[in-house]
Amino acid sequence: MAGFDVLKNDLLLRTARGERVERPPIWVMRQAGRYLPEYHQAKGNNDFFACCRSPEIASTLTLQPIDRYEGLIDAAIIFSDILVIPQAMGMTVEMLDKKGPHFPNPLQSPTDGQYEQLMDRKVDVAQELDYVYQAITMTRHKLKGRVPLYGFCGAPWTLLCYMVEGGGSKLFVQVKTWIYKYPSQSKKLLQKIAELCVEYLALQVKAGAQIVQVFDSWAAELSPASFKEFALPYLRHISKHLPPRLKELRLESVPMVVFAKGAWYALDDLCGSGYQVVGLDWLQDPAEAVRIANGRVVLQGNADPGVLYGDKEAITAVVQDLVRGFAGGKQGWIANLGHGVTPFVDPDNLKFFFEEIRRFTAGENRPSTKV
Ligand SMILES: Cc1c2[nH]c(c1CCC(=O)O)Cc1[nH]c(c(CCC(=O)O)c1C)Cc1[nH]c(c(CCC(=O)O)c1C)Cc1[nH]c(c(C)c1CCC(=O)O)C2
Repeated sequence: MAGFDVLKNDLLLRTARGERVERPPIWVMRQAGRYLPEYHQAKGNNDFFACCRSPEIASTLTLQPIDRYEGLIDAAIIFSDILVIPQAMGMTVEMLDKKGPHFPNPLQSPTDGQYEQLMDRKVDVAQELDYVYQAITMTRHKLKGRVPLYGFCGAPWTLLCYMVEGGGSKLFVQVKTWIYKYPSQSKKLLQKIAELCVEYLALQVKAGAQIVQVFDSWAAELSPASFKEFALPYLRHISKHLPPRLKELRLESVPMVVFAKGAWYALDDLCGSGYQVVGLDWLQDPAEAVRIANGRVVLQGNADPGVLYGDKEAITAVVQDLVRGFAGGKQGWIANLGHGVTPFVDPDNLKFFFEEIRRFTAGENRPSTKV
């Protein structure tokens, strides 16, 4: 990509490609966010989605953890949200203080006009989400090659959940009604979302994203059989169609990461789903995951984010366990939490987490398995 500084720390990209590396790279999901005092300062009174839409603010927020933990983390992730796709599809999404995302008009039933309208509408992902690409390009310039930049999107199943539930949910009454009462209409919509995800990720790469992650945050709501029917095919659609789309755009391929939270039951399938990296949440035992993956993919994860509420002894113990579980870092491993950093975490505890990963993976603990 013309005009960007040469990447000085390519450890994470080499790891994601399955190469031998000197130590496992580290970053954490939601590393830019509410636990950081500088996040609140830069966000000010701006609405959450207004921050996403401002390339200046979004790039500033993206860089905050990189500056704060300079030299300790090996990747940035663009500040945005998975719900920008439903917005691009014409749905209104608000971020309510302390409550999370809210759709004032969620999809009701495939038998009403709203579904037809949504399915018929042609979505111009290039135009609708131009602000994300601008934020990515600006962030790449500001990063000056310090670390690579992740782009991301929500997975079709998780986005469907939000679009019909209208926000977070406990019982998932609406989305379960959709998939079990109207499976074919649900699948048509999932397919449409998957196609938008491909184009959206391709344009993020064009703008400067160097690795991409697909978040299937509600995978735990599905049974193994329903995951195979309503989530996996659409995750596969993305991993199958993104590389040729990049080729068409004359862009180099980038590593793809899938993070299906709670889908420990589907790890074997995920390892064969066309992604080079599989993210793990903390319900998964690392050693067991390494055994199942059997060198097919690089693994990313998976400390319980809750340990950051604990003291240093607790963090050290979790890191030691983690490093041991991932065979001392000898397998392809990207160190991370098992989900995003949560509010009220002391930023110094996260720093200590990073330092401990470094300490226990220094020296001869080198990932040595070629994937
Ligand atoms: C499910 C999901 C969403 N958004 C996202 C997911 C997938 C990851 C996951 O499973 O957590 C993805 C996301 N959201 C955000 C990022 C930024 C990049 C990063 O990881 O640092 C990423 C990668 C910023 C954010 N997205 C959100 C915030 C907090 C906004 C604020 O109150 O200031 C941030 C920094 C808001 C958000 N956005 C979403 C929810 C449920 C919430 C409310 C919960 C919460 O506040 O933690 C939807």
